Amino acid sequence: MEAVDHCEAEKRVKEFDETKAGVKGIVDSGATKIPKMFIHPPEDLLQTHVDHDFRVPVIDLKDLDGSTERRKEVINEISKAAEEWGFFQIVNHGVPLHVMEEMLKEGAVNYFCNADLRASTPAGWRDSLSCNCQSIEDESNFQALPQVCRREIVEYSKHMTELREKLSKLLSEALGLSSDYFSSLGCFKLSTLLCHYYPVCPEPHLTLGTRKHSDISFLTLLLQDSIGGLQVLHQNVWVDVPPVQGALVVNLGDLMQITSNDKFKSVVHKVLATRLAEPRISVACFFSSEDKLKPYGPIKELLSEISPPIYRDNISYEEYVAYYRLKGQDGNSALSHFRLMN
Ligand SMILES: O=C(O)CCC(=O)C(=O)O
Ligand SMILES: [Fe+2]
Repeated sequence: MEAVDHCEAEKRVKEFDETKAGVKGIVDSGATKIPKMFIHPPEDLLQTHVDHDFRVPVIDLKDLDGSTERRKEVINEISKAAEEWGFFQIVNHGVPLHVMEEMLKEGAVNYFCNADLRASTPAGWRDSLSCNCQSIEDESNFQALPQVCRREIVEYSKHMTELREKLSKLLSEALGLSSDYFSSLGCFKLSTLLCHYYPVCPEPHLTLGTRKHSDISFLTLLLQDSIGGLQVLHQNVWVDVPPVQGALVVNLGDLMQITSNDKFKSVVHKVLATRLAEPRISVACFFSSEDKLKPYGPIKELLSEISPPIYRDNISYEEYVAYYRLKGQDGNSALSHFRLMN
């Protein structure tokens, strides 16, 4: 029976995918009920633990290099936020507001796939588009981008590369390492853009925009519009990550938690299905190692007798991704699989 159901589900997913109209297409057709493949189990939909007192830290990078004291102050704030939250917002980061706004505006046009379309798991109420930033630096690949948003994507990804350099230094220093540490490890070398479009949902209580997960990356920079819906799990309660104009959300991924030997946290987050009258748009930029086979583990300089390694030292991006996918996005972290048995 289950096999028959699975076959049926797979067929539906395939049919939906082949329409190429995405979730937006379902909404545009005037549907008032959402298809079964988008319905999430009740335990993932309960919103009993939302806390409105916690505030995701917002860190101002203004005058970062104005003086040594100022830089220290910012690094302390980053270090605290990375340890306690794994999630924070940054303002005055140097990416011009118009570049961010154009990226969000142009984005609406061309979303076509849904990264979690699979028969076995409910899909998110969203369409997504992904591209590898390195490849678009090359003019010939650049042609592969949808023309309507080509200019915006290229412009935005240039700024992401600049900001990556800044954050790479700050995060190294926040761990007490030399500022070029992460850069020399090549941790942020590869950047992938994932643009999400969350259409308004007729039954938002039955689905999620993005189900709970932690990112695999070393670092994720997220641009969100003013709609809201992103939540992060902090001290076991869901906390809103409110839209702040001009801000970017910084979110540390599983590989950062491994290399920092659990000092910095990769936290679980999710996006509620859009309830308001307007669709939500966000753009995530994931930074990870270009060399998918390079072994990573806890940074030696952070280890001592009282702080022994928590993970093995030969985890490649490829291996991590393979396990993450195999495990499925059940909301539990893939990290525990890579912990050393002490
Ligand atoms: O859309 C968002 O705000 C978050 C998306 C996200 O978590 C992801 O792409 O990993
Ligand atoms: Fe994420």
